[in-house]
Amino acid sequence: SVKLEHGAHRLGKRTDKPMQAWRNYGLGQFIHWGVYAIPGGHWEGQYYPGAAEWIRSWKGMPKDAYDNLYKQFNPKKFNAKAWAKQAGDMGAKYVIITTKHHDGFCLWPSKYTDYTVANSPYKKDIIGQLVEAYDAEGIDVYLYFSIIDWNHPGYRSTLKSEQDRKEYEEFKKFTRNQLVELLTLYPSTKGLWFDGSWDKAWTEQAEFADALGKELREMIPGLIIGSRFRPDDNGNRHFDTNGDLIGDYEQGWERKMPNTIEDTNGNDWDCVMTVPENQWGYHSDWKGHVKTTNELIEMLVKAASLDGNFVLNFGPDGQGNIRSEETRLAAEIGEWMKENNEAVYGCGYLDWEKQDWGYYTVNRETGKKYMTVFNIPVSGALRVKVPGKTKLNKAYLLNDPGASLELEEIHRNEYFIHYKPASATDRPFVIGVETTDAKIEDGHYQKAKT
Ligand SMILES: Cc1ccc([C@@H]2N[C@@H](C)[C@@H](O)[C@H]2O)cc1
Repeated sequence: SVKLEHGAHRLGKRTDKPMQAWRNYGLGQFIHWGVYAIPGGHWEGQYYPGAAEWIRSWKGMPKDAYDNLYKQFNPKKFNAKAWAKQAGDMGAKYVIITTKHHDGFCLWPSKYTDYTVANSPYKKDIIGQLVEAYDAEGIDVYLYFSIIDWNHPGYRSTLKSEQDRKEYEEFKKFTRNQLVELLTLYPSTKGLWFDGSWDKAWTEQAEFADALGKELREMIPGLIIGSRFRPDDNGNRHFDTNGDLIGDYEQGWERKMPNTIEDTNGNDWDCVMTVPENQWGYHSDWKGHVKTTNELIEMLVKAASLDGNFVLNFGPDGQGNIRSEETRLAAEIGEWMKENNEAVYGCGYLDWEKQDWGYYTVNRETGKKYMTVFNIPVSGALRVKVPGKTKLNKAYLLNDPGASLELEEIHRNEYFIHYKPASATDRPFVIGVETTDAKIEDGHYQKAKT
């Protein structure tokens, strides 16, 4: 490997308490909210086909018209406690909130720019209200921060001239000041979720970004920062020149998921996911496929089965309402989580051969194993292949632990669990399984001599 000053500073998974808590979240909520929620994907009767929070970049949206929208920002329906309660009822254990998206509008009263909620008709600190409400709900708060800031005069995507470099130095100071300001104002923050760090200008700032990361981590012990924040000596983000993860977990799974444990490179990771195909901010007219409750529950369980967290995005509208589609999803996911969260919270990858009926998860503390079934085989026979000397002793419905399901040993290490729901079920269900591991090497269990 090559010598790097600003590559990965730590190899392997963090094992400290804050990171163990992060690893065990299972389900998170993303909130994308800002002045882009006012146009909601339309301008002067034109439909913007892109992601609503990117409407400023659209040729159909005059820049000065967008940049004056904040003068209308007055979300009278905003109720931080209601949002936090809804997220708690859904079963979210953490929330990632946009403090500032690429447009540069700050949902907190930053003293480093006038382009903030303090100078809107709404005036009040939105981030402060959300941090307080989610903390009170017992949901850990993470702050999304976009390095890209189209509003700041010193922002550049590339550095082409000495003037660019001079102005970018101001931008770097501004960026550092805002991040220190956020952690000072909201010290209960557990981590920062960076975005908009792909610009070449930023990926040339290895030394600055490394120092900034160290400064921020010193402000809040245990602070969690993913792989999207800083470049290494050669401009590589996520993985440094030696292929080592830069940051505490991999942030490469945006609107997509790994399919195997190998895809995760053995790293912690989160998947951030939109309800429509590609809308983070509020778009009043969702087109195309809108994910169903069952699709989202499958993604959630699949993430846990591969040692990741699943973060579902909500895009409140310009008045501060959570739209009806998201409210319904939150309620239905919450209903399922109330009954089945034991198979998700604190659970991760079990190295049993994946089967078509769904996903295995195992609780990291208790070792309890779960099968979440999404595809009931017409045979009603759920195949289970166990490794090594493992013996399957019992299978039971999570919501009926007293009644054992019928087990058939097909041959060594392979079983059928014979089960078909009596009535048609329209939701996945969880089967708990109990095993004994007759492992010769650990000496506790000796295979009977025959
Ligand atoms: C090409 C592209 C740029 C930025 C994004 C931002 N990352 C997501 C988490 C949203 O914030 C989206 O605006 C998505 C795609």
